[in-house]
Amino acid sequence: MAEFSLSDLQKIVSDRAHSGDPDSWTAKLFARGIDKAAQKLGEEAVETVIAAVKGDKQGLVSESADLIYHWLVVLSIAGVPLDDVLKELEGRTRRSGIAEKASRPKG
Ligand SMILES: N=c1c2ncn([C@@H]3O[C@H](COP(=O)(O)OP(=O)(O)OP(=O)(O)O)[C@@H](O)[C@H]3O)c2ncn1[C@@H]1O[C@H](COP(=O)(O)O)[C@@H](O)[C@H]1O
Repeated sequence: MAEFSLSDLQKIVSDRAHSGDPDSWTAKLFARGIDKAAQKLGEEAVETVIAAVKGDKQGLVSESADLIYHWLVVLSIAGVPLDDVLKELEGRTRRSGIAEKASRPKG
């Protein structure tokens, strides 16, 4: 299991966004705004789909990483906390009862 979470990456995105570092891609995306960041997110989504349908597992790993990073940038520029998305997913899981079923002892 990787010792790196979406929250870790989200913190890095927040820090780098306003770093003023001319080499920071994150800072560049923030400076260019939501349209450019959303465009990049769309491109990475398409590249992820292409890797998936080609059966390119290593490409799928790499494109998924690009996709998730750009998704977090878009959330951050839009002012939507990652936690809101996680809570939405948590709520859906609760409503479906899947979490309870998975934790119930079998037999
Ligand atoms: N995970 C990523 C990440 N994934 C992809 N990218 C960048 O996303 C960019 C997109 O690449 P593309 O080839 O699609 O785009 P491009 O041709 O460079 O740009 P355009 O011509 O489309 O404008 C590249 O510059 C990648 O380096 C990322 N940049 C940063 N991170 C994370 O953010 C952290 C901070 O990065 P900086 O902000 O650059 O310091 C890093 O340590 C990483 O953890």
